[in-house]
Amino acid sequence: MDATALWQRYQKWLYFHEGLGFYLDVSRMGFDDDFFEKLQPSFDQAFADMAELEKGAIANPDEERMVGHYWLRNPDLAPTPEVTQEIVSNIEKIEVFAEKIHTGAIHPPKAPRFTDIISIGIGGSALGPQFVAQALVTDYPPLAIHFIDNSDPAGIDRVLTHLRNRLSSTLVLVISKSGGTPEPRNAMLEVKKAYSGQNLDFAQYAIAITMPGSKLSQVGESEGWLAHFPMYDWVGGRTSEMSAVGLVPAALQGIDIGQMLDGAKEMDDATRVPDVKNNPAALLALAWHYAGNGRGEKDMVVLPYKDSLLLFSRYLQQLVMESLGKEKDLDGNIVHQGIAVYGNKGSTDQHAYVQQLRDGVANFFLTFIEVLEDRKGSSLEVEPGTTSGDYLSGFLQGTRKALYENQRDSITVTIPQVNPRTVGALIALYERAVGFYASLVNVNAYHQPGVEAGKKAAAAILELQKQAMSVLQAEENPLSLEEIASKAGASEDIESIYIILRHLHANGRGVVMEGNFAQPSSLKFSIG
Ligand SMILES: O=P(O)(O)OC[C@H]1O[C@H](O)[C@H](O)[C@@H](O)[C@@H]1O
Repeated sequence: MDATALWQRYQKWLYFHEGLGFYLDVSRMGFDDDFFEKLQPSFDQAFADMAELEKGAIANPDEERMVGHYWLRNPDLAPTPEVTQEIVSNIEKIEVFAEKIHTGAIHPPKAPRFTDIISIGIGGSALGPQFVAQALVTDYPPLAIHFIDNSDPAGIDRVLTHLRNRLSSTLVLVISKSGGTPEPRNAMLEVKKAYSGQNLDFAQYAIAITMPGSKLSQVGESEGWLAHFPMYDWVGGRTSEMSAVGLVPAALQGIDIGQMLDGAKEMDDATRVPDVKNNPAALLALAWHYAGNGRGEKDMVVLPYKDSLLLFSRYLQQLVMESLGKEKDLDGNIVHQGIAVYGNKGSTDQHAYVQQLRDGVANFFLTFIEVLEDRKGSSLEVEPGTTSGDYLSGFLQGTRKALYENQRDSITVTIPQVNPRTVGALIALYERAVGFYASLVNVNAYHQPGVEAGKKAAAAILELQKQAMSVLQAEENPLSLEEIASKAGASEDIESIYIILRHLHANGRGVVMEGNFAQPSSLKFSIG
């Protein structure tokens, strides 16, 4: 396409939202009008599905759940007045609580103010809060946040060591929708021990964010924790940033949650328009469908040219891949759907893997995220008439152009600045785009059956560890792996038993391992 035709195409497809100052450019995705026409009936269905979902239909059929994240920023949409009221009063409760923490009206037993937050949670109970903290926290927030999002003892130690002199003024958020996920449970117990180690009463620092009645909620209630904020059954973990999961940590850090909700609501309004060309989420879904033939054949590389948006691709990884990565479609056919997402930031990544994107295997499409405002205040001219921000902007355009010349497609999302409204809008945009795309390819975007398999297998391994240890404890003499497996009645699990015992040995857990380490079958194990 020559320059004039490309400029025409750019203008034909450019979407602009005045209220948000938001632009979307899909002109560098190679679809034509025929493709657009062909998908129109599927989009009509997607718009209809979305309207039903917003009205409270059971949009997650396997789990028999409503899907209500859109109500969080527009409570009047909720299907009953009770739900509307619950959403409104919980937002108020969060704002009042954050205010009391900031003023010191609620303070730790031995200090006038809380200074820090440890936020414990994983998946949807961590990625949104991490992204939002990185994007929006100011230089001197009222409370500094630290995340524990794993069951990694060394990772937990790192956070606790860093905070050892401020633990007495550190709030602990324990976030888990289900309240039964092992990683946050383990981290909570480890953190609790650190508090006891300093003679601090953990309950006076701990806040539970979970579904009422969950295991976590029961622990919090019985121990009399400082506060509880409910998570709703009808909000999925990966779309929970605008529920207490995201709003509590954001409000505590002094981030304007009202603005975040407003930005999301405004984007929701824009993405409710049943007209693909005038609906930015539908345009994204169209572009994704084109890029990967509706089969996820191309990966989505997300490159925000702004450091504060670094974690957006990681946030989107869960939103997109857990929602779309499905074995079966809604009719039960095996489809193995999904779209892989990765990326960090530009221009940094231009000095890492963009070489492959330009010249190597063409198995991706790019999403550039451009932020118009370089910084607050004026900029140094690093060369006459040129600032660092001009360079960043030039790098984005240059990469977009160089990729296009090599038939690598890209989308460009442009926002005026990174602020609570635009971040709320970005989250809402992608939530809706994922919902539309799921309708186009006929998958349930709101369940995650595959995750269960790994969880069950892990539970079985921990059970096997107990069996193997009781076999060893009952024996005087060293045993081979074969003997341990057979005595445990688990001969088929010999490899797992080996890995379990090697791990226990490496951690000084009382397991002696002797023999040729390069030949597991030669090893003898005993309790030392
Ligand atoms: O918030 P939780 O219930 O602890 O769940 C945390 C995460 O766990 C699971 O693995 C799910 O697949 C995720 O969707 C969820 O966000």
